[in-house]
Amino acid sequence: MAAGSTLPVVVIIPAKDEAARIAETIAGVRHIPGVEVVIVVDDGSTDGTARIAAHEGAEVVRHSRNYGKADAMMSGLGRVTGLRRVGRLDDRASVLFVDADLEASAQAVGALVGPVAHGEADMTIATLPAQSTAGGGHGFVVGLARRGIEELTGWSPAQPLSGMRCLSPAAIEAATPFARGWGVEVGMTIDVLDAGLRIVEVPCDLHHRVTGTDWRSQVHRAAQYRDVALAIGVRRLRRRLGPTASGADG
Ligand SMILES: O=c1ccn([C@@H]2O[C@H](COP(=O)(O)OP(=O)(O)O[C@H]3O[C@H](CO)[C@@H](O)[C@H](O)[C@H]3O)[C@@H](O)[C@H]2O)c(=O)[nH]1
Ligand SMILES: O=C(O)[C@H](O)COP(=O)(O)O
Repeated sequence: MAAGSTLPVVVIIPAKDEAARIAETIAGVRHIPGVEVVIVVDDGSTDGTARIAAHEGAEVVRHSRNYGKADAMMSGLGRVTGLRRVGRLDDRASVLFVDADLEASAQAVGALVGPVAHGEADMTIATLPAQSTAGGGHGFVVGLARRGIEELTGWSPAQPLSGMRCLSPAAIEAATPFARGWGVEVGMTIDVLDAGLRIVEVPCDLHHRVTGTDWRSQVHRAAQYRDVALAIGVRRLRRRLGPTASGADG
């Protein structure tokens, strides 16, 4: 936590087959001041992700099969509610979502906490520097996401898909339930702004596994495109139908 602040932070790490990286990522976030609990949601991994996370002292939530990133994040929030109920977590704790593949650089997400803890923002989003390995994207998903957010809120984020985010309890309430799968970041950005809350992008020196050019990467991008388009489409529809449609899924 930033100097002078005493508010606690709970970290949620959604993880699918991250055995090679999860230990270093957990160690990285433990360096962040204020972090009281680290929750790893093993989203149906077929490797040793859950075992390693437990060994590193994380609270581990396991999905018996793969449900996708957004559901892993929702399961993490379920555990947050449970920890609050048994008095292991302060009601005012901020929630810090961190991808599992950041390894030691995960420590740098600590920069997201200060503005939320000090009430300068309700949600902060990490922006990443250029990565050492070039990605294989053409900006289709990023462009779709940015244009959709701008159309519905007037705000144009630099990195609309970045998943490293710190949310106040008010922002969590505004952002849930999350849009499905890879639409989660775009959905929460629109929903948090719709609630009249403030979002700030914060540069963080993070390094992750970039999506490449092989067929698997292209299938991944197609799924991202589909989920982002759905999150935007549902919110566009809600806008047209008015507040009665606010319970629509997605
Ligand atoms: O079914 C899945 C797939 C992935 N993950 C985890 O989700 C995180 C992000 O997945 P990753 O494979 O690294 O996706 P990227 O395409 O690199 O993700 C970028 O784009 C996503 C949105 O499309 C954001 O959620 C990410 O934060 C952003 O780094 C990682 O911790 C994964 O282990 C799950 O929990 N369940
Ligand atoms: O590689 C990426 O950055 C993501 O998969 C998004 O792909 P894009 O570059 O086609 O938007």
